[in-house]
Amino acid sequence: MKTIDDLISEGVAGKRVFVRADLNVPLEGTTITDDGRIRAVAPTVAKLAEAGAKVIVASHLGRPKGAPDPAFSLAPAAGRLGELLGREVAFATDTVGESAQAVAASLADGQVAVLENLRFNAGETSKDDAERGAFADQLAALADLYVGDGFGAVHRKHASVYDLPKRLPHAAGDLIATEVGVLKKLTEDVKRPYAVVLGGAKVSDKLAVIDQLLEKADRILVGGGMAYTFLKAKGHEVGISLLQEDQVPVCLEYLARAEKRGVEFVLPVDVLVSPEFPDLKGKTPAHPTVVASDAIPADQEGLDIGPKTRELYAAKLADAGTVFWNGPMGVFEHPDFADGTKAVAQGLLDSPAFTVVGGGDSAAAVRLLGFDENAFGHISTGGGASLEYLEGKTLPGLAALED
Ligand SMILES: Nc1ncnc2c1ncn2[C@@H]1O[C@H](COP(=O)(O)OP(=O)(O)O)[C@@H](O)[C@H]1O
Ligand SMILES: O=C(OP(=O)(O)O)[C@H](O)COP(=O)(O)O
Repeated sequence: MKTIDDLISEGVAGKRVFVRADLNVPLEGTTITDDGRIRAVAPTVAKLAEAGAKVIVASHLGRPKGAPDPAFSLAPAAGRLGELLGREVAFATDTVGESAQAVAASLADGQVAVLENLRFNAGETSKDDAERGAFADQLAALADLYVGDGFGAVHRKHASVYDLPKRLPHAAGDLIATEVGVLKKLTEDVKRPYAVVLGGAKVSDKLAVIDQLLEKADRILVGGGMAYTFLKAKGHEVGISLLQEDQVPVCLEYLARAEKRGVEFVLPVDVLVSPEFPDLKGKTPAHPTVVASDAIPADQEGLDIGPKTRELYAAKLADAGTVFWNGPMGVFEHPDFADGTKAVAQGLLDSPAFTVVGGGDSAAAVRLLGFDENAFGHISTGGGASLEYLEGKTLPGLAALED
């Protein structure tokens, strides 16, 4: 893979460089609650700007439905990037329209602009090659060179990640280079027992990853929204908890395969439940109840792992050689459901294992819950991306940079 240093030595001054970043940060309204992903890519942007490039930064945020939606605007992220760089950052109020074209045309050497959310355009995530390609053509018209540095999105076959680098001379940014360097080590030289902790809310994406992890890990601990499809597969009632009903047979097959292969597959023994999803804005107390994981009432939602599970998971991490963790154990954004995530973070710190935490929300959780991010082996900006990398899959966004 070509690096940005290669690109800079070939000359970027006066050139418009499109940087595909992952600025998908957690927001409360327009307030960024954790700016880790912006901090992670800022050095790449600064390096290019200092070399005289006209830098056009683009990203997705959340999962809008292919049309503009102010709740998913990148304007707050653009503002924060400007603060971190200590320079003015222009903002285009669209992605490939009049505003983007005007901003791209008016940039002076060394200036930086951020485009509006790529996913406001249906072409970005389309499964249709022609529709994605047409959007990539419009993006390509804005720039001369492409730098891929949105590690959190390299597992997506999206226009800005996969199709655009095929249309412009390209290189990998410093964040992608660092992330791949650490994760590569984890695939080549893994100290055992190798424990993987999975949680979070992107259940269908992450269930698929278990297929390969069953061949690689010694222990798989499941919490967060993921756990309930497994509990259902074991024949338990899960009330109104997050459930991927169509994946129940897949979970059953995973449980059977884990047993056959001698992989320890650990599920919550107790959970915190509440009759409704908590108020994440006002943080009104939710007064959760602890119930055994085989006794979730029909009208309740599982929102965190319970105290016995916290102890169990900490014990399973205590003698691990390597731990990869993606996905919070509960709705950590509310203090009543943060203890499971805290216990796993503490379990990682207390373990002698090499620890990697991956994922936008997992990394944010570690910082927001007051842990020192430097105490972990590596905090990755990508959850799904690192999981798929560890699976040994070809990631579209990396393959496109290698071409
Ligand atoms: N039991 C649960 N029910 C619903 N949502 C959950 C549950 N446990 C965790 N979550 C939510 O999962 C989200 C993070 O999931 P995900 O995006 O998959 O993680 P990451 O960004 O680290 O890859 C958090 O916002 C958290 O509130
Ligand atoms: O947050 C992200 O992934 P992650 O939750 O797996 O870390 C990335 O920004 C990718 O977002 P997506 O899962 O909506 O494609």
